[in-house]
Amino acid sequence: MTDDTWGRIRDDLEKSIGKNNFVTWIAPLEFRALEDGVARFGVPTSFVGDWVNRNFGDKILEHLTRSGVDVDRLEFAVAAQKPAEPAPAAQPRRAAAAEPRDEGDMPGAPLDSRFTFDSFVTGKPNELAHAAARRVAEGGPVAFNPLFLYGGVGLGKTHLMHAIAWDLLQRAPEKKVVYLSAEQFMYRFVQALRERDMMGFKSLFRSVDVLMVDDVQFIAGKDSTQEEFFHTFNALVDQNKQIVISADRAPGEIKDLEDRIRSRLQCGLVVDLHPTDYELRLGILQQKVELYRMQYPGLVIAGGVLEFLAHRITTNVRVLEGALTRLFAFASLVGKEITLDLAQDCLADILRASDRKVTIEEIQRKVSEHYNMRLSDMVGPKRHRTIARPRQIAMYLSKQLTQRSLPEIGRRFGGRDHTTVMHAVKRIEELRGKDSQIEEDLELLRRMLEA
Ligand SMILES: Nc1ncnc2c1ncn2[C@@H]1O[C@H](COP(=O)(O)OP(=O)(O)OP(=O)(O)O)[C@@H](O)[C@H]1O
Repeated sequence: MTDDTWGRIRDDLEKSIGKNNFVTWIAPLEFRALEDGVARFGVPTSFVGDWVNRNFGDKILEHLTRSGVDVDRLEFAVAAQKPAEPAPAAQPRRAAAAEPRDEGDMPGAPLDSRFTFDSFVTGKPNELAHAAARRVAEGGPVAFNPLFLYGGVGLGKTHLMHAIAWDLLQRAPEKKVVYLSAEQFMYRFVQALRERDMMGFKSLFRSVDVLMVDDVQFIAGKDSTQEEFFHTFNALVDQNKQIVISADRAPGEIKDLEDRIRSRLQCGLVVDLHPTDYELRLGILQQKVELYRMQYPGLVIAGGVLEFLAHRITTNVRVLEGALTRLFAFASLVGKEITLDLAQDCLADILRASDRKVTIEEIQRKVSEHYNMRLSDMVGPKRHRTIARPRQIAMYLSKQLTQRSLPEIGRRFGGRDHTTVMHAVKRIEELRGKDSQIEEDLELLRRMLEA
């Protein structure tokens, strides 16, 4: 098929699906090739590819066949992303090996051009992580090495790491900044073992200026990868090269991680990305709306819709973004204003899932697992501190995370009086301020329960 044929088919498609749909969905497609009955297209995002495939795939196939093109399947692939901003000088550079290597041997993963500091919305829950990331991105000697970022799913760890890389590269394009997941690190390591090229692996990773490893919990329990990671880590720290690590929990909470690695990770600055609060979620939604407006000019979003979403979707930012994308795609498809009713209809499944209520039984189960005690002791009479304190924590969490009244909570804890629950809540509130272990435990439990 020639570009001309595709041009004609595009015109036909425009007539049959309408100008709005055409501009939004078909115009961004870039015809690449026709091979063995498969027509391949480049798309700006995987979302556009999925949407076009689901909603217009049959129509495109029908038009292609009608024009005499021998095709039975369509394929959509995301075009290689270029950073919109900053300028080309800031293209991610990967570590250069001591000996010349081809592109395939570069260790870093590509950076997402959307994940910059400009697009990162800050609020109370992430301000410390953001400030630390900014500091690393400024370059120069940093008092903390490594920077260890941790937090629950979809709270912006990867976003911040990419932002550091973009910023560093914009300031100093000659820097070898490498970002990769712990899984990719392991893959590289295993590959080097298989190809008997450990020298190459070592020199590759030890020649970087900044190393960022995402989701480091992945290497827990993988002994030889941990060992190699430890050596790479030490070699870079010894040369004063900055390391940034992320994980889904604090170093002390990662099971099956060697002690020497754990203590190394704790040596730098460990910062937590807390679950989002209402203001941060609203800020993120407002920022995303600004961006969508450029893509879908003319779309109107009624007052109160963003506030409603920020209030109801509390799981994580990825879900929040997904909800907004779907809302805009749907509204642009049907050419309607985004009202509260439309949002409720269109996002019914997401809203239902976000409504998941934590139960007192779940709290009791998680807390007893966490403190290694029997579930029956939650409701039993034992008063020893090792049992009474976790029980108080469970009561406190029941008050915080459920709508249950104090007497109701008391009843569920083996028929205790509401004053006992009240005392537990007060006691834990006091301890939170004084005992950082309790504060950490509470945060972890809350995160697990709300996941
Ligand atoms: N503060 C924020 N401002 C703007 N966007 C955000 C913010 N926090 C998260 N996001 C967006 O939410 C999505 C998920 O973020 P990210 O991938 O960084 O999460 P993560 O913490 O690495 O999660 P995971 O543990 O699943 O890897 C991304 O699209 C990111 O841009």
